[in-house]
Amino acid sequence: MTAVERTLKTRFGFEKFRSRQQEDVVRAVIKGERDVFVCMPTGAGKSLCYQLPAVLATGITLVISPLIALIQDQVEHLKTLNILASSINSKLPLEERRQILADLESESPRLKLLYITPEMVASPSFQPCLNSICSRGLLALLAVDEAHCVSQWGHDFRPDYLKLGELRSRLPGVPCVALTATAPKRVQEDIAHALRLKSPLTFVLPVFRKNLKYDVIFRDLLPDPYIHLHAFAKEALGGSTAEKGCGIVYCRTRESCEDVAHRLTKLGIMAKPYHAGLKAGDRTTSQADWMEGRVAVIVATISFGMGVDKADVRFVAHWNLAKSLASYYQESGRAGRDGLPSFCRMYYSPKDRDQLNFLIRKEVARKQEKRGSQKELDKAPILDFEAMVAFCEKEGCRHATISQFFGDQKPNCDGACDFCHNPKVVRAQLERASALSTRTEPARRSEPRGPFGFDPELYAGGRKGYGFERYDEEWESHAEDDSERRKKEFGDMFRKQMSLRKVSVAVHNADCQLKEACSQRIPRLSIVLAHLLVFLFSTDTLSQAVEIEHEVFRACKNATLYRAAVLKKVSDLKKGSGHAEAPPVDEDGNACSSCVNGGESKIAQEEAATSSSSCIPEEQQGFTPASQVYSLKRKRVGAGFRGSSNPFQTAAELLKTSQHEVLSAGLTPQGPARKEEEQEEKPEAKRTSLSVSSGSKDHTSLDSSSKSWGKPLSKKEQKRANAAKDSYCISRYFEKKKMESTQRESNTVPEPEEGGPTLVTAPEWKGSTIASPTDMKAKNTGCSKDVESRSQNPRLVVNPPVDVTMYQAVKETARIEEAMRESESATLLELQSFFVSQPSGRTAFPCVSRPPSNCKRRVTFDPVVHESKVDTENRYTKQLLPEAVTLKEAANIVVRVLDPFYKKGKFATKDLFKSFARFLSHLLVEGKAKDQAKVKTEAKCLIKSFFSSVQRCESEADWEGLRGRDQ
Ligand SMILES: Nc1ncnc2c1ncn2[C@@H]1O[C@H](COP(=O)(O)OP(=O)(O)OP(=O)(O)O)[C@@H](O)[C@H]1O
Ligand SMILES: [Zn+2]
Repeated sequence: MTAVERTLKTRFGFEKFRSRQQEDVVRAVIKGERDVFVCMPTGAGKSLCYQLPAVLATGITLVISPLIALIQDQVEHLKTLNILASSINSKLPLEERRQILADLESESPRLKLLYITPEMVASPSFQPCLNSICSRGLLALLAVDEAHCVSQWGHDFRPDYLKLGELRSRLPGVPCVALTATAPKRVQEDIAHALRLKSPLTFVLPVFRKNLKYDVIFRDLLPDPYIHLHAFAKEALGGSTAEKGCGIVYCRTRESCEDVAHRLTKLGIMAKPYHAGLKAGDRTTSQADWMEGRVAVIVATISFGMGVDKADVRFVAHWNLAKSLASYYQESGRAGRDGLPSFCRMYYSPKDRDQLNFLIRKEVARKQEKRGSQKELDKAPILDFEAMVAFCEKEGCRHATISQFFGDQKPNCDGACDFCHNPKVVRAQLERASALSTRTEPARRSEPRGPFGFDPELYAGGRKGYGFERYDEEWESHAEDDSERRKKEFGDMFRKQMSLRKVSVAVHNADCQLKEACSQRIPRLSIVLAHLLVFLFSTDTLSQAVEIEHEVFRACKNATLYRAAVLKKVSDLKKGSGHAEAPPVDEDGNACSSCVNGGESKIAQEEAATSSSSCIPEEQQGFTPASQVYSLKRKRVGAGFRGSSNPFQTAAELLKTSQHEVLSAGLTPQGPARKEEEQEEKPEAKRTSLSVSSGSKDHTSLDSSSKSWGKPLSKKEQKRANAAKDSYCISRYFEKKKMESTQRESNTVPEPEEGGPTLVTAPEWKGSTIASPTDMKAKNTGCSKDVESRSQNPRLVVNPPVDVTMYQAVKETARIEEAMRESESATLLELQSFFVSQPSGRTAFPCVSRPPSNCKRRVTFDPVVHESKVDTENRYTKQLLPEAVTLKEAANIVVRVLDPFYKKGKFATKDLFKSFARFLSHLLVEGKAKDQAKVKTEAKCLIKSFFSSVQRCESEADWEGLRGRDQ
């Protein structure tokens, strides 16, 4: 018995080599005369090809592997075999790291295999260790696992793999073995080139695995897909009587993992979910239960399976489409590693296809943007995905499709796929699916050839490309945590935009009559309400109005309270007097500048944000108006974008939608002409309009009109409509007050004719709501005179009666404030778009409506309002007072925010993580009382800034710098 055979048996426990090729590779590597390239199918036993030589070699074998999870599994496995293997990675506890480095520094290290990621190889911290090993001639072999990651044509391209070329040039005498399961010619060439393999010995085995039975089921054709899956799993596992082996179901999202696992269990097959959203403990339990046979089926995202080496996986079902054929080959290849018959099923749905198609193209575009537009577009992921689609939608042998994709000869399937088993069944299914897609997607019919839009021409070049990262945790995070990234992007962008809009003293207009107009204590947006308040008073009482406003301003600590108090103030005025006053308007119906002027400086800040007002300091120009800011809220792919490739909606577009909804209710922004048009076009709209003018409630009319357009609104649309409606209602509340006052004061006001044509004032959505500072100034003089003259000539503008209570208005304010606190929520932008900007990008607050230019009003002042006191203790503000967080609550928040960092290995030990969390919690509750939202924001901010300077937290000293920080 040779040393190789002995080692195979005694150290690895195998009686013989799995195949002739495996033995050949092992011997070639041991010889070490030439570099070796290995391309063998999944489960062929590639690991042994470098592990066995490593055990026999004098010195250390450095193994490059793409993922820490994969490395950990390998190291664990080798440890159980009593083979000294370790890894240096960011997740390694500090003590263990020290021990490994000490061993490597010793004269004759005991370590046989050292696993590292390509990133670690290139990291400066690893260089001294690497240099030390190399200079002492201790490096026996370099093994590059998953070598296709080096190729841009590989489906798992990892740029850091390219750094291995440089590593190789530093190791001239050290042989290299590169291994992969998926490398057609082009990828093979890339590997040889990038890893500087010198005339390597090449071992390439066909990808065909005859024990795997492939089939594709169109999910949408099934009456109950879960029952179908259950029946499949049951059969694959050997039926109810003799259950054997286990299975994997791959899903694309965490939710579907949970859902499918639950359904299967309910139907009688124990199944557990496994995904990144589970607590580490739950995930480990799921995996252990499955590995040890306590649970038959694991329902997982693609992160599961890396390094999972279970021989008796009897089936792998894909509940959702894989992102590439190469990925699919590898994922499905986890079945039947023991060589026994096993099943690989794809539950295909064109919906999945469209979603994935969208995501992949977005990802390609993102990467392309990073790389620079001059570089050739990386089509590989798209082509690889299209190959996956072709696999599902094309008639033909599934094994042949896979083999051809990898550049192999057509294999002898011999009935190991649904098509070869019974082509008629496959054809019939395609026809039914085609008919279904024709019925449900008429818009698609014209473009695609073949069923479901599959164009066979597209896949001619499919063999070149491989798509996306298979193992990459990044992919997992793209697929599952994309929303997180988007949230972050949105948060950054939002903060940037908001800070650009912050007003410096330079913006302050000397004409502003509001006291402390430049104060930043209450965010700029709130000032709109001050404007409203002032707006309600006539010029005669401006000074009192300013006083009242200032009192409110001083009494309120934050925007929420301020808004509520202002609204309450108006409410009190209403109660006290029964009337509020309409603002004076000039000849053109513009609000009198004297009145508006009170808010001018603060309002100018609004203007600065949304118009090219001359008083905007240069450094404040160049921000994006909210109307043009893209809503980064992730849209449901394919939903609402028919015929449009742009997945984003600007706030302006968003507003347009809402506007449309308002329009659909007959509340025409453009006034009567437009309204009549609408009425002619839509009888329903006419009804609605009449009902509005005859006094029906706004809510009802809006809702009913939405429905009357035939298409029921989606939840989201409904939400937007409500937001628009609410804003609109507040506006109309004030309009109503003004009108009532006008009616009361002047008996010349005619009643609107019942059911007859009614002149309706509606918020001016597109026009300027607030005059530019220059305009205002120009109109400032002679305002009272205008008022006087207008009162002689009151041309009535009738507002439809509105039933909106102040309480609703305050509630709405609170709701908006709540949304604002959740600044990461994209909903905020939508709300923001209502409150900051209009489609035209002009300053606006939809509540502040301005009558059309042809209207004139009589303005009066009710003295009762003087007697109203500012009541900061009112019931609304009381309700809105934030409660200070307790230490325990703060700790909960901190742990939630910090946990992802811990999971990413940003703490050397769990204890460090805990004490940092403790430290932060104390820090955050110190000083003045804060509510939960504030604590969360501060926690995020602190943690972010901490990790921007600390790569990995190694000791308590790392956060010493945070101690004196002012919170
Ligand atoms: N000579 C052998 N005899 C029996 N079993 C073997 C032999 N060599 C390897 N195996 C087993 O085959 C299984 C697959 O091996 P390995 O994980 O190395 O496959 P692989 O080719 O790396 O697959 P993948 O590409 O999917 O990672 C393992 O369970 C391993 O223990
Ligand atoms: Zn076949």
